[in-house]
Amino acid sequence: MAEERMRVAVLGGGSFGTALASIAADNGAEVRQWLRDPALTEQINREHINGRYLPDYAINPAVVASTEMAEVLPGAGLVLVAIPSKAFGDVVRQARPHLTPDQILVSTTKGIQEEGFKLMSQILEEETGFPHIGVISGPNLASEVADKQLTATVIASDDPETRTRVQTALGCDYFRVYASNDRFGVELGGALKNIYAIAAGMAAALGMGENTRSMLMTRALAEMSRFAVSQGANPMTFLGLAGVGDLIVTCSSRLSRNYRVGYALGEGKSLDEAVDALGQVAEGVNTVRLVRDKARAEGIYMPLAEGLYQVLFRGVPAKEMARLLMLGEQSSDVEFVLAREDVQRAHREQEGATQGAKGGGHG
Ligand SMILES: NC(=O)C1=CN([C@@H]2O[C@H](COP(=O)(O)OP(=O)(O)OC[C@H]3O[C@@H](n4cnc5c(N)ncnc54)[C@H](OP(=O)(O)O)[C@@H]3O)[C@@H](O)[C@H]2O)C=CC1
Ligand SMILES: O=C(CO)COP(=O)(O)O
Repeated sequence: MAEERMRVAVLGGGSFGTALASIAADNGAEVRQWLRDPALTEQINREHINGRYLPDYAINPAVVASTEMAEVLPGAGLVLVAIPSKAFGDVVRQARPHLTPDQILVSTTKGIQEEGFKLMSQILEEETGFPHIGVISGPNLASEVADKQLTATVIASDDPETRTRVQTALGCDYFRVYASNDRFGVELGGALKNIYAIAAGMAAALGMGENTRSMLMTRALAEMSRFAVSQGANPMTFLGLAGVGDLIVTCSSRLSRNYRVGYALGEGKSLDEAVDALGQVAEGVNTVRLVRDKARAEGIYMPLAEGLYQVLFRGVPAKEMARLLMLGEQSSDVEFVLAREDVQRAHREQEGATQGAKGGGHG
C-alpha cells in the first residue's frame, strides 16, 4: 500500500515561511500556507511566486496558499509557525481552535515576546498545552534557502517524535536538519545573535576591518552564552549551528535584515529611517532592548548589548560607543575554561600589591 503523503501547514507568508513551505513540497508533502494578504495568496496560487518577500524564486506549485486557517490546519501532521515575534501569540491564538494534540507544532521565529520575556515555543506550549513542540533555528538566510544553496538547520525539541518528523519533512539534498534536545538554548541562540548582527553591520558601515569583525563575533558568542547559561541553557549548544553557525552568517551577510539595519545606522540614518527602509522585520531591534533590560535587572555582564542599546535608543554615536567598549574590562577569553571572576580577582590582587608597594615607598 502506498504511504500516505504528509500534510504540512505553514503559518506566515514571509520569506522564511515561504522557503520552508517550498522545501516540504519538494519533499513530496501536501503543503498549505496561511497568510493574511489575499492578493499575495492569489499570486502564490496562480504564479507560484511570492512577489512581496521572495520575488526572485519559484515556489513549488504543490504549495497551496489560503487566508483561512480552517483550510490550512486541520489534518496537518506538522505545523510551522513563521510569524514575527510581535504577532506570534496573536496568530497562535487564532490557530488554536483548528489545532489538535497529535500535531507537531514548530516555531521558526527568532525573537522574544516582551510580556513575560517569552520565547516563541513557550507561547506555543502555553497557548495549546500540546505535547509535540519544537523550534527550528540555524544559519538559514531565507533567500539562500529558496535558492537551494546547501544549508543546515537544527530542530530542537525534547520530544523525539518531533525531531524525527521534522527531519523527515524538511531534510533533503540541499537542506540538512540536525537534532538537538536543548530547545531553550537553540531558540535563545537564534534570538540573541540578531543583536550582534546589528552591531556587525554598524561596524562594517563605519569602515572597521576584519580583525574587528572577528573580535565582535567572538565576544558576542561569549556574551550570548553567558546570558543563555544564566537562564538555564546548555553552553555547548552555542558551539552548534544555532549558536556560532547563525552568528557567523548573520554577522557577515548583507542578506541579513538585522545586519542591514545596523549598516544603515552606521551610515548615519536614524533607527526609524533604518527600519522603514528595510520594510521587513529586524527582530534584533526589539531583542536588544529586552535583553539589555533583563541583563541589568539580573546583573549579567553584557557590554555589547548595553553598548548597542545606548546607540539605538539613547543617541550615543556608534564610533564613541566602540571607543568606550575598547576601554572596558579585559576579561577571560573562554569563561568556561577560565572564570571571569578569577581574572577579576587576579587584577584586584595585583592592584592591591601595587598600592601596597606605593604606600610602602611613602612610609
Ligand atoms: N528571513 C529569514 O532569512 C529568516 C527568518 N527567520 C525568522 O522567521 C520569522 C518569520 O520570518 P520571515 O518569514 O522572514 O518574516 P517576514 O518579515 O519575511 O514576513 C512576516 C510574515 O508574517 C506576517 N505577519 C506579520 N504580522 C502578522 C499578523 N499580525 N498577523 C498575520 N500575519 C502577520 C506577514 O504578513 P504581511 O505581509 O501581511 O504583513 C508576513 O507574511 C522571523 O521572526 C525571523 O526571525 C528565521 C530564519 C531565517
Ligand atoms: O536568522 C537569519 C539567518 O539565519 C535571518 O536573519 P535576519 O532576520 O537578520 O534576516
